[in-house]
Amino acid sequence: METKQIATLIFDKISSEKETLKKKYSETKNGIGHFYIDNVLPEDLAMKISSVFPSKEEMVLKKSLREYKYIAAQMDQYDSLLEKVIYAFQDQRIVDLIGEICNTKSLEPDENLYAGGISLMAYENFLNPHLDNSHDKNRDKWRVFNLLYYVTPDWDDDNGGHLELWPDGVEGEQITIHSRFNRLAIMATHQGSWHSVSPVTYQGERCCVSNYYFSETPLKENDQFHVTSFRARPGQKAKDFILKMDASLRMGIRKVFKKGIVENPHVYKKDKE
Ligand SMILES: O=C(O)CCC(=O)C(=O)O
Ligand SMILES: [Fe+2]
Repeated sequence: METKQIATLIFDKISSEKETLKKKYSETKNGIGHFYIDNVLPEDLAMKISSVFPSKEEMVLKKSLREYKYIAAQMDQYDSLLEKVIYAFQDQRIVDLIGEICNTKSLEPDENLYAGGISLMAYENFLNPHLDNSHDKNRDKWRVFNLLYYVTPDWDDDNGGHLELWPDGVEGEQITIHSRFNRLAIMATHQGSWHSVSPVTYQGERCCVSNYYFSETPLKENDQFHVTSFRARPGQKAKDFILKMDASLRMGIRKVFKKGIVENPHVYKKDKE
């Protein structure tokens, strides 16, 4: 199946729930606007996507106090179905539809997969509460939406590895979006969109296809440039102290060197010379 056909399936599914999703987004948008759609693709196609996911050994390990997970963006190294699915979510019809649901104009997908692509989280992997980098690779557009499509069959609610939103910060109440099979979660990203993935407590692999949408304008009036900033989970005081220092140091560097001092390797390089 080709990218366009996959996109048509996704588009039709989201369209069929448009009115409900608009309502969900507007009810949540004062905190972290979000909604999710189940059974996004026909089950056999979603199963196929899961079956062609690379093993964690073929992906890039990210392991620090901030996170412990596997990612990949260099999509020509993997089964071509994965690349097609990623880019299906970038189809203009879908981008416009999400814009309509969220009442946000001029959304743009990210062809370079800056921080997008695929991810895999295995036993004991985690992603601590964080704010995503506010901008794109060249720091000229604002990151405004995350699209996270989960494809592990039978991923049980008891397995951990769920998306968590913290609209009142990590000291506040948390909203859990379970990363169930064939579910697409969409969340707004802005100055207050703290989110995390709970530790995986099961000997299995939680697989996700991710896309980020950008815009010329930020979602919230008071949004300011920020680097990806991490916190610890509630109760982990020492770790929290280190992560706060880490974010402010990196933010300090970015005030002097606009694009950072090392290039973020997490992009899809299409012209390999
Ligand atoms: O995997 C997820 O559900 C969230 C991923 C995420 O927040 C990120 O990669 O920045
Ligand atoms: Fe994130």
